[in-house]
Amino acid sequence: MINHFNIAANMLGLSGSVLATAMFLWAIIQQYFPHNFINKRSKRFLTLFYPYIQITFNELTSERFRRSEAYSDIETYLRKTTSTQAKRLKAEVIKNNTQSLALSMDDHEEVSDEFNGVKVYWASRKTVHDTQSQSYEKRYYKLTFHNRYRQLVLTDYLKHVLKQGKEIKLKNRLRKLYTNNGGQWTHVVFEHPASFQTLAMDPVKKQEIMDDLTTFSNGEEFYKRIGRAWKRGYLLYGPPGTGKSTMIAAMANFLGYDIYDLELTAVRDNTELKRLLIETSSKSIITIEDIDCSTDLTSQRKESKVLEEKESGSTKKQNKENESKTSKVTLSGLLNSVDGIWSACGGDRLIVFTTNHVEKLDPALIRRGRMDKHVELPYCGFEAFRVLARNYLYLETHELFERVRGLLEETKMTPADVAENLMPKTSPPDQEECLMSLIGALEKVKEDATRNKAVENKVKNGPLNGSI
Ligand SMILES: Nc1ncnc2c1ncn2[C@@H]1O[C@H](COP(=O)(O)OP(=O)(O)OP(=O)(O)O)[C@@H](O)[C@H]1O
Ligand SMILES: [Mg+2]
Repeated sequence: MINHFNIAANMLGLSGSVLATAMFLWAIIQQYFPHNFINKRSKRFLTLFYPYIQITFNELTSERFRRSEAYSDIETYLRKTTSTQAKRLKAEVIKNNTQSLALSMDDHEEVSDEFNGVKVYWASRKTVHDTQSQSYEKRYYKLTFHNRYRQLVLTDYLKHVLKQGKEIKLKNRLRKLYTNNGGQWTHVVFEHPASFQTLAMDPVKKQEIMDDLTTFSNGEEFYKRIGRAWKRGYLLYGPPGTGKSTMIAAMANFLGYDIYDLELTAVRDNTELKRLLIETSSKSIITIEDIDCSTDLTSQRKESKVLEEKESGSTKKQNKENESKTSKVTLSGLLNSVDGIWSACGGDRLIVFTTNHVEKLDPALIRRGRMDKHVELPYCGFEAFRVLARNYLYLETHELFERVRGLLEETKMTPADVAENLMPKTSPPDQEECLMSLIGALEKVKEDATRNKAVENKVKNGPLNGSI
């Protein structure tokens, strides 16, 4: 419990009893001297004997029904201190992605905090108010600090508390995955387990992306200073099954952002697109997947369609292209809308496009400034394989690794296929069996590729040979 009387006595270098005597004398002076004389000096006297300032933060706003945001920011900020200092705590389960327990100060508890070497005190208080019709409780936090630090506390410290509280709340909140449906956003809870740690790709490239994301998310001041909107565009490209969608989920988990998965084929026209984008909230990733088949955005659209049929036979992507015929979104509409969120919305937003055919996208769509960072997700290389081996088989190294390395260099297999072949069939995993299964699959891919090449050459040379 903070004893202000003792604090004041200590500050003045007096014992409690000396201070008590002084206060008694002051009470006598108050009795016998004229009122205005006392008023003038009482302030000085009080500051001398009790040099503390107090600020109250009520739980409810003046409308009495709404919870004050500052109160809840302070509550969140104080959780860490509370859990180590307070003797009586209140616990509640917060439904965030980890379902953790949130601890806060119980009524009439007190804790201290330190900022730039200055000590301040926080107390949680409750009063009960009775009116004719009802009785209600009023809760508030009381901040106490020395008058000497008034400037520091009122500006820097309080700013720090509210900012930190907000940031912690954002990190812990239940995150959402939004999809557009009939011109509206609908959401479900976003619970994808992907992380950068489990993402199979070259570690140097991975670290570079993580650093870029961290710089971006901490860059509010920087973006303000250089006069740019706090936004960043990512283009992820590579063959199907190389981890583009997985990387978006990992980015959202890494930054603690929501995801807006924008299905362009379900957007009626450019106006609807613009509205949907403007409705997105800050701290979010807006994704447009398979941008090359989403809508009529490429001049070589027809060629792309034929190629798609030939290469992957992916019916999902085919359907997407067919559906896009009903959408009237145009390339210029998309460019305008992307530029619109760049300028019309405050707060940080990432926009991520994914494609299997980067060469077919209009350069205007992916130019730097719209898509600032282009990331290629290639077929599985040895470093990506090592991440998968670690995740799936708890293996750092193995004598079969060299064989795998050689085969990966000669073949094209996606991380999705490598992962599938490494999937343990027993528990605990038989590491050698899994590696042999992968080697078998890689050898088969290599054989198929050689055979296909031979057939291709035959077809290419066939008519010529025949004519000779
Ligand atoms: N780089 C990777 N690291 C870890 N897992 C991966 C990786 N790439 C693919 N996978 C696994 O393969 C599955 C498919 O990956 P994902 O959906 O991310 O591919 P994609 O590149 O988005 O494919 P598409 O172009 O068809 O959309 C995922 O469930 C994931 O588990
Ligand atoms: Mg994908």
